[in-house]
Amino acid sequence: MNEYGCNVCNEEYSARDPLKCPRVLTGCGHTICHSCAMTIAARNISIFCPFDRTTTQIPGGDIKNLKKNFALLELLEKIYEGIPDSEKLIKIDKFSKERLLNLECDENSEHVAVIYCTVCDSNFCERCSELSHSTNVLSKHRRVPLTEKPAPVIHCRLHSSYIVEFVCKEVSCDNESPLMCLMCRDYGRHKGHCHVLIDIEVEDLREKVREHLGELARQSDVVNTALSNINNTIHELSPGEEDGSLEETKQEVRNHFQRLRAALEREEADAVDTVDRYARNRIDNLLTQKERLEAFSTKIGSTCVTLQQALIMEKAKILDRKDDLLALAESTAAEQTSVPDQTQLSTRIAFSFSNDRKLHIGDFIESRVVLLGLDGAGKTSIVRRLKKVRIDAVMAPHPTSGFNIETIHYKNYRLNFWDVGGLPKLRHLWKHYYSNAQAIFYVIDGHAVERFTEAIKELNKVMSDPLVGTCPVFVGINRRDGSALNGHMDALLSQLETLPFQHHFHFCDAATGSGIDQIIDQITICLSRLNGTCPV
Ligand SMILES: Nc1nc2c(ncn2[C@@H]2O[C@H](COP(=O)(O)OP(=O)(O)OP(=O)(O)O)[C@@H](O)[C@H]2O)c(=O)[nH]1
Ligand SMILES: [Mg+2]
Repeated sequence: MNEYGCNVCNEEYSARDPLKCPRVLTGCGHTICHSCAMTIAARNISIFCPFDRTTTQIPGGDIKNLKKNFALLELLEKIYEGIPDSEKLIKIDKFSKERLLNLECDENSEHVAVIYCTVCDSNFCERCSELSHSTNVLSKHRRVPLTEKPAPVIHCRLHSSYIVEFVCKEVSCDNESPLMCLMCRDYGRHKGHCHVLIDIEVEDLREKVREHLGELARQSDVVNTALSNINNTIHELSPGEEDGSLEETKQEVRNHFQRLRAALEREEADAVDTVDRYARNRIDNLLTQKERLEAFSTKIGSTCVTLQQALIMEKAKILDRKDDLLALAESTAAEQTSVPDQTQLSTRIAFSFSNDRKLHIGDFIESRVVLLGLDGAGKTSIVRRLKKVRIDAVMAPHPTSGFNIETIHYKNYRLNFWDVGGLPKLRHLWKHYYSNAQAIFYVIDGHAVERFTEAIKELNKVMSDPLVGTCPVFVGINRRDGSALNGHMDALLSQLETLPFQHHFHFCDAATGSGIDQIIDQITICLSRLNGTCPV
């Protein structure tokens, strides 16, 4: 085994020959030469150590990135310094050309052959050449560098005592082999054929092969660069690579959420602070009110005491103080006191959030809901039901001639219901009502089977109007009071489904009130989602 050689190919390490540079397998610490590392690397990604099978990742997919064994290189350098100048060239370059041939040693196929034995007719690496020719007799074999191996002589197959010297170039020649000797040329099957010297032909061919090799080497460079780039990209995108682009991106994403969380925490603190300030203001107001009421209470108390004392005064005295007493009683009674009502003392703090996640405390959120639908569909009846007015099913129809507004409070919403008349002559006015609406509540009379088509047509007109925009549309099928018209209802529902706009439909009954609260609930939920507010 070579003292300073690679334990795989047995060739000496070199600080000057890049292929013999000692590379450290960082997974286990063993050292092998650069060219062996290239040979045994698995797809340029990793190397299994030939001594202990430990895996070493190839950084960036390039063997050049494997650490050099600098201790060994320094040692080699010192040895090299100690070699006489005359031997240095030999030491460095002795068989570099032969190595380029990359032929196997006939003794050990893992070694690269550099020497040819003219007697054994075999190729050897330096070490195997020495070992196999160590006896007295064999050491006399003539051995030459592989590049000086004598070219083999080819004998003509037809005239075995003649050697092949020419190659036939006759286009129409149909002989089995283009190789010809003197006999073939002058007397044989190639007689009169155009021909060239075999060496010229071979050199021509070699030149072409060299050109191809050059082209392939350029292609190989391109492919290797591409492979190296792919490996770098894979490396960057692989999980766990601290400096990889995947980790960088993940970190940026984490930072983004970190910032969001920090912003959210600040907003939360602001919102909680707003609630605190609101409560403090209310307490301050109540304290002022309390102070005023306490002063008034004291005044009432002292007036009462004075008046009670007057009751037991002697007649002359009470008459004497008549004016004072009455004036005191009247002035105390006349004092204006505002006593807080129940809503002012409510401890419930209504709040909502706007789109920018800001907290708003106090007032109800005002929203306009426009009720539309054919005349007699039950709009006014629904609004009356919302206002908790009893609906008499046999009440004579009373068409709305313009519109009515009714307000109800639901959760943190003040909903203004615009009940618009549905008579045909009024329908062209609908757009003036829904243009500023936050929601549209379209009522269909569930019993008016003969008017379903008309109702859907009007609904379609409303929903196609650009003024409606993103305003949510709720369809209430009214009069679901038990006498269901199932067949017709299915037809109505399928007509509703064919509408090319998004809407929400529900069943309700103005006479019994069923389903109406649910629709109002859905409207406020939908408004909250659109406003970015939260129903309390
Ligand atoms: N049985 C029953 N009758 C209802 C119901 N809803 C409405 N009605 C009756 O239907 C008739 C018309 O109802 P309205 O509420 O006035 O209809 P409208 O949609 O306001 O009609 P216009 O104002 O003309 O657009 C009235 O006689 C109501 O009593 C219901 O759910 N059940
Ligand atoms: Mg009406």
